[in-house]
Amino acid sequence: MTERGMLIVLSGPSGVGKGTVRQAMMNSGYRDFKYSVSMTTRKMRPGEVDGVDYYFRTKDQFEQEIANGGMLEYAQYVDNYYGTPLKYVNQTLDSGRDVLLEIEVKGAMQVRAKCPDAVFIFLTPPDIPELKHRLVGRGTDDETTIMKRVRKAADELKMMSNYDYAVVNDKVPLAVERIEEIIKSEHLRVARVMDRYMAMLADTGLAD
Ligand SMILES: Nc1ncnc2c1ncn2[C@@H]1O[C@H](COP(=O)(O)OP(=O)(O)OP(=O)(O)O)[C@@H](O)[C@H]1O
Ligand SMILES: Nc1nc2c(ncn2[C@@H]2O[C@H](COP(=O)(O)O)[C@@H](O)[C@H]2O)c(=O)[nH]1
Repeated sequence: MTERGMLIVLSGPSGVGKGTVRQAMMNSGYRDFKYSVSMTTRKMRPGEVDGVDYYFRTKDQFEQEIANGGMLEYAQYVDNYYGTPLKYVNQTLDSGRDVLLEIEVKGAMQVRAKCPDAVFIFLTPPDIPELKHRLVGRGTDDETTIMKRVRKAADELKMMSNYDYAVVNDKVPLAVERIEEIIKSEHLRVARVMDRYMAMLADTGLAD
């Protein structure tokens, strides 16, 4: 039987660098996970590709997906819906591969309730001015949207204690190293629990 993959939730305020760190992990040779492409109702930014960056959908289509039970989690974030399609996550975990979600905090807490075995990592900026600097530097949002995102970040940072790990994204390669260590050590922990469980079954004569 294939061992189920691990669900990894990477969360943190908009602009902290989740996408940048995930891309660096994929480029660093640590490709041992599949990225779950989210669904959103927000407008496509220049350079974004439907099905790669997001599944871009209308509000009606998104709400239909919710009604069909097709979302693992979803949230409204600064005037738009964002959510994780359930089918891809389940199929990929069942195939034995780890899956990484890159989502905001309300959605992460829904995953926490549904999938307590997932690993929850909060990526935090060195400070709020640096977060704003990154959002401005990214050049994807107007001033009003940036301010909405920064204000939201102040609340999101308070949720950090609900996560298993907090990682500061000061320098991308350091953040990548820290996250890879977390994932590796979580795999070792699960393997140790499984070993103990199998030994216990063997003792009772129930293992085949
Ligand atoms: N450690 C870092 N130091 C300096 N700049 C960074 C760092 N990490 C990311 N950035 C920059 O910050 C900006 C925001 O990064 P990114 O888009 O990856 O954030 P995000 O958390 O994925 O945002 P969102 O949640 O809105 O998708 C980008 O311009 C990126 O190049
Ligand atoms: N709850 C979810 N949040 C998500 C998902 N995909 C992305 N996000 C978060 O939304 C904000 C804004 O993203 P942006 O692309 O407009 O900058 C950011 O915090 C993302 O992490 C999702 O599937 N579910």
